[in-house]
Amino acid sequence: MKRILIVEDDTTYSLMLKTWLKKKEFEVETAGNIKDAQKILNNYHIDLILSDLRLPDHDGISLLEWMNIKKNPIPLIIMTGYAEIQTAVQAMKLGAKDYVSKPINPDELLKKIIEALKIDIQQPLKNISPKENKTRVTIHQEYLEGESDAAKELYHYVKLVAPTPMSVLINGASGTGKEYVAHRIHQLSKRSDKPFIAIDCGAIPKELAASEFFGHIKGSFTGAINDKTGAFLEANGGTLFLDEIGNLNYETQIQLLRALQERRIKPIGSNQEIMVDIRLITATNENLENAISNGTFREDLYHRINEFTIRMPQLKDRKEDILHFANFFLDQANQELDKHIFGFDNEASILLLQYNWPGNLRQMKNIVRRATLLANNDYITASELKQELNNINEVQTSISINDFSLKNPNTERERILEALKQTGNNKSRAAQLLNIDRKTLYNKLKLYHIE
Ligand SMILES: Nc1ncnc2c1ncn2[C@@H]1O[C@H](COP(=O)(O)OP(=O)(O)OP(=O)(O)O)[C@@H](O)[C@H]1O
Repeated sequence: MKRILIVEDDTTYSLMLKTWLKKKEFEVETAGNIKDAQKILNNYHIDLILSDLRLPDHDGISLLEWMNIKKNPIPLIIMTGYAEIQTAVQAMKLGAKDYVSKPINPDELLKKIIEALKIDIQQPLKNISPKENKTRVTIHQEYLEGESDAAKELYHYVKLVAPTPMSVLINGASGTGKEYVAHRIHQLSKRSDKPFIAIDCGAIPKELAASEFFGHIKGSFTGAINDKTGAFLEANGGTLFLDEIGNLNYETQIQLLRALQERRIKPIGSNQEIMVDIRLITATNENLENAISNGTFREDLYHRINEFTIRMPQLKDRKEDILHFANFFLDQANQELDKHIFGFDNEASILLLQYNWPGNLRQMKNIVRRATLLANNDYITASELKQELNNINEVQTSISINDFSLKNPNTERERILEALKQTGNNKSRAAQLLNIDRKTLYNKLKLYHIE
């Protein structure tokens, strides 16, 4: 069992955190000041420290310095008020593993704890040097689900259908993550240890489609200079993902339907039929029912591929996920570009939340990547984003960015409602946007009778 030391002078808060961590099966020690923390560190084996920044005798940074001198580099996560983030950044330069801003979001904290402990197991932090430890935790997490209602519904369906043999049709606008979801279904299926083969039907020339799917024998047509294994055989035992299925020509649709019904294929130029066992997932951003009415898509194939439909939400309809995805893509860009940007400042966060993302996740990933490259300081600011969001008119500026904080009592209620709307009712983030702490926000919600 891992043992965590909480260094926090607010005893109620410390107790609350302790109870919560114990429920998560950690052993917990607590100290109300740096002196007591040092005593505990001298007497116990501690795996991780969660420390407040401001403490009665010294600050969390002095604990880091003390540990560095003692060459006892235990991972330390700073807990800090939003206004103190710059100091938290300084703490990270001195070797803090990460920081969380108060009010603490339990899911975020747990994730950071797990990451900090995992990193420590893999590579003990010996000879810690401030420079090496400058970035925040950058474990490469490939996949983010999100927390919005739309995301919850999406992954509810994904988890429901994944273990079944059903064919799934994923329907959604460009860049919403259809291929990612297809891959996720494969990962969660009984075929996860078998291949996942993705084919973009929109990119295959009409005359080569059959060969792409079923393969060919050398010399079977001009240009067939070698034997080719088709996608069906490559995916045998696993999952075949056909993207942009609506782009297949009619003839290939017939061949595809036959292969799916008979579960066998014949490579071009071969007489031999081969049994195949694939799970089919398809995706489209078209309305295939319209294509059926227009006579460009076969209805029988449609029913065969559409045993279960998943509809991808647009990014603008996943407000609570926007900042999560932005930070996720920032982590990826930091790794790729060897930058050390910590996050988005307040104005930039508001811009991200207000933009309507016509190109969905793909667009956000590209924009965050470029903004990461442009950023000169610790945070991406609105100015870097504005350079990238060239169709900035799409930002619905119902409230101008500078007006967000609660300066004017006459408009406070309106601002709070807007902040809650922008953050999908996430109170911690709304409080951050309004530049107040969560407790103050709760008081104001009561005051203005906001449910
Ligand atoms: N859940 C996710 N977690 C992390 N990154 C994601 C996720 N979903 C999508 N992405 C990122 O967004 C980009 C677009 O995703 P994807 O290619 O799956 O979209 P798509 O809907 O298939 O797009 P298109 O219709 O244009 O083919 C990917 O490059 C991927 O990096």
